Amino acid sequence: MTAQNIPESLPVIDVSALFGDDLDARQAIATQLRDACENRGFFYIRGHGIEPALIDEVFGQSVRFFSQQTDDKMLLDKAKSNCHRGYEPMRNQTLQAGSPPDLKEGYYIGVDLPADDPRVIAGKFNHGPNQWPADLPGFQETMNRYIAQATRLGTTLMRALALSLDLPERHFDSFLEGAMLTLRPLHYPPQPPNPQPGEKGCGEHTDFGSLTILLQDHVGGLQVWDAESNGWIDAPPVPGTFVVNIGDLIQRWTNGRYHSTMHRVVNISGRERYSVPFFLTGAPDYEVSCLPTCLGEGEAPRWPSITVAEHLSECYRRTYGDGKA
Ligand SMILES: O=C(O)CCC(=O)C(=O)O
Ligand SMILES: [Fe+2]
Repeated sequence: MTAQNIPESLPVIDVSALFGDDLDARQAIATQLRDACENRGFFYIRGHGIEPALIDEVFGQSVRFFSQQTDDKMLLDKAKSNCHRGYEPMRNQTLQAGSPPDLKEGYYIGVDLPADDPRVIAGKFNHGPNQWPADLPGFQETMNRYIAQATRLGTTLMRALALSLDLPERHFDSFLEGAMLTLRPLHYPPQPPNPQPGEKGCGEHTDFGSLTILLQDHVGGLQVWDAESNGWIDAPPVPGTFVVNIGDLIQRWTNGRYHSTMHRVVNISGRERYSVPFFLTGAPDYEVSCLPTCLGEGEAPRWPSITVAEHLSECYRRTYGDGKA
């Protein structure tokens, strides 16, 4: 795919200057981000600083992971984790209520905390150890290196978003301190020729956290809701870029000014599809309330305050039906 295939409403923003010393240049990018967030809440970024070789490694390891026998993957079954880590089998999640379960399998990685960490002992929501595969050399190291780089990128983007909202650049730093985050390699088999009605790789949904930084392979299938045309637009893969989208927490902070837009995956390519979303969820006890800079005169907050943990546990309950994690 070339840049020409990207719908105009999904801009490609070069974010390289966000890593530099020039505040004016950072502010100029923040302005582009503001436009994108007020529009569809979905955009592509280039100049993100994550090495292509590392991205190739992440995909390589991800393909190796999902190519294992089901029995081996089930040794890491997410159902055995009390902090939402490990392997989720095909059709485990239903992102779109009322539709068949998603035609995908996934693997959840979060901040790896040992059993004797005080937060784990205290039973803090979503805190605990990962379930790493035993027989995939390099898997853990690659994923951890990628998480470190994605976290740095996410932090940089959150600072730019603060600027875009006329807030001090480090306004969201306390939200990021001790943040929950998730790297979630996904595998979508080709959709069968006779799918059940409504069956998709990933049902229509909005993302739960603050920002999502999505790595997708060359296959395509991601679609974004376009309220203007009242239909779905393709967000095709573009080499060297990530798709970034706004999640529910930023929508709540901004009273809906920045959009957490519905999206889905439909893999009708006839091929296997792999993607690796990175979700920047936030510090569990952080209270997300409407930002004063986003409340116009006479306006009321559209959503009540909520902690990150309360919001995320409700999202898990809704889409996994277990209420456990
Ligand atoms: O696989 C993709 O391209 C998107 C996945 C997604 O939307 C999600 O996991 O929230
Ligand atoms: Fe999503």
